[in-house]
Amino acid sequence: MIWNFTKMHGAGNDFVVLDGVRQPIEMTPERARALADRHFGVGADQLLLVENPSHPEADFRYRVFNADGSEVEHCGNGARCFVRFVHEQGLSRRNPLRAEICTGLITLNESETGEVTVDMGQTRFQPADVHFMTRGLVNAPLHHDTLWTLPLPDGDSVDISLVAISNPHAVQVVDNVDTAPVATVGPIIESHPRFTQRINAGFMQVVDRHTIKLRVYERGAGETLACGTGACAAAVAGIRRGLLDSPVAVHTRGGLLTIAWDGDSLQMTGPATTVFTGQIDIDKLTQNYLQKDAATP
Ligand SMILES: N[C@H](CCC[C@H](N)C(=O)O)C(=O)O
Repeated sequence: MIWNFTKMHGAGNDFVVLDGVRQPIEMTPERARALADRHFGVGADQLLLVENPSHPEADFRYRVFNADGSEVEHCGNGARCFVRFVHEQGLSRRNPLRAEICTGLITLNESETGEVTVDMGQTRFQPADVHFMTRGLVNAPLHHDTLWTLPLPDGDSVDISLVAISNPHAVQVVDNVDTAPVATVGPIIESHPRFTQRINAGFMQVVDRHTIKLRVYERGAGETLACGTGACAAAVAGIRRGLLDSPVAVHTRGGLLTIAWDGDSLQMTGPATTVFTGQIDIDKLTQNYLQKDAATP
């Protein structure tokens, strides 16, 4: 079966975007992994699938799949690309647009400058909201924040803020993002046994009360050049810890995201870029990809 696709990125976090409204798209973990593979497929951090909604007030349903094939709750950079895709493809001219995600509706607005602002929906802070097992843990002594001391396998530990932007985030403050142990501690946190659905691991450097630098080791994708929900989680965690004031400029390796949070409404603003369009025989691609595994000794 031939699928039309569009390659896009939001601040360097890259996506394969599929129109499931005008073409029959049945996504599976194997197909997602094959499309996302940077050698055997198109290559992407995530796949975005646009479908007709089931929610009566939504314009479209918006589904997100990580490069490892897992379907997840939300993708901030992807949401900006989603609204650009819908407008560019002529699926709708409505602006702002309402998208249905697993936890409800989000509103997306594309400005004349091409930047997109997304109302990111609900933000929660309890361990259950990020599927975190707390039995036997000692909460860190920081007030008005769900800051937990997470023991690491090497006997060390790290203080993390837990934030759910529909998807789960564990955010820590570091002195310098460029020397932070993202490649080593990131995967340990991502797949830590106390996070029963894994988690996105954020490393935030506070520059001033309105500016941070951020790197994120993403669940199901590894370190990305930017993470939209991660930028939201870091800004919100910093504001709740009394380190930051809204709005927060979040400098990622792929570009600048701006986060505004008043304790209720959470708004993210940033770029969305279309790189190229293409067609792919999804069955042939997936078969070749799976044979790759068989060929690997
Ligand atoms: N890896 C994330 C999904 C993509 C989020 C990120 N790309 C963003 O822009 O928010 C998760 O498993 O929850």
